[in-house]
Amino acid sequence: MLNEREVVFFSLTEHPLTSQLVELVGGRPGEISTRRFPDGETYLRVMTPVSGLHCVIVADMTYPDDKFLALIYLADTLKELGAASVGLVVPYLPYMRQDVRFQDGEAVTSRLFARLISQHLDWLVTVDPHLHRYHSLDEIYSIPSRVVQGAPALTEWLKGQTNLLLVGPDAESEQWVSGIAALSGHPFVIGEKRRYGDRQVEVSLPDMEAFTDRTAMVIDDVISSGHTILECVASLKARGITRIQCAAIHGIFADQSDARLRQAGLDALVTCNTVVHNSNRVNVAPLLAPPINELLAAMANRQLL
Ligand SMILES: O=P(O)(O)OC[C@H]1O[C@H](OP(=O)(O)OP(=O)(O)O)[C@H](O)[C@@H]1O
Repeated sequence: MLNEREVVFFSLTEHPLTSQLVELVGGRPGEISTRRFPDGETYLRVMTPVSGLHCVIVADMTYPDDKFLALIYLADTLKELGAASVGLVVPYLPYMRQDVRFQDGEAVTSRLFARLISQHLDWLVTVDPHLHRYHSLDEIYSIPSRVVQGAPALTEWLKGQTNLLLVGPDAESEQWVSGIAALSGHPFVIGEKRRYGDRQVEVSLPDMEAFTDRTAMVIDDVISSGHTILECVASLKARGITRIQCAAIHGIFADQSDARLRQAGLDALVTCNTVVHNSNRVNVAPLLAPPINELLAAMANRQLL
């Protein structure tokens, strides 16, 4: 571990993970001052001396287009002010879903976003990025990256529950659902999802007559518009399952979808604290600290070379 005085943590926007990481990794909080000029441009000032120090930016990058320039300004300013390295802890990594040119002429934004981040930061740590057609972040990020898995922590939370049926909405969710099933001993089913648009999906679930006395726990990596989970809830109800809960790694809840999920009859909604929300029950800070330490040590070694 680096000497405490050598690491400074900055929050791009307030995130409770920052103070926890300061404690767990060792270091001190840095201060920035930022605001918008009347014409919408960003003002940013680094208030903490950083010359020769290793900097870590903790950034909630949901709605990334609102924050991206400020992130780049902060990273570049820290380097101009003499920071030895600038890393990024991005608990929810955005722009991972457009991983292919589905139609001619589309921007493959996952790759473009990764290229831009890699040009301005030295390393990256995140939680369960939406790896569908990519197998690893190394395929698109040219900086060292580490991925933390939220599923084992979700499993800990689920362990106290009995008589559950785990439900994955689509083939991609099987990686999380089967892992949680193996650790918790609950049975699971996987559905088939067809996506017709940003807010249009269809989920068909297999027959589950044998499980109607159980509480269904729908598990997914991310809830955005909420339509995937809403479809699951409708499908489960149609199969006679009355107690339905949901656990996800990242809860973005665009379009106030959390309220619609509750109205639809979800009994409980649980997320990791990657995106701040009142459903946060699983703390990922202890999972993030070891890879951050590892990358900070690598940066310190690089300095010595
Ligand atoms: O809340 P929603 O707006 O429904 O979005 C969330 C869903 O979308 C993602 O998969 P996606 O359908 O993008 O499939 P992919 O695995 O093909 O990328 C994700 O895995 C969720 O299942």
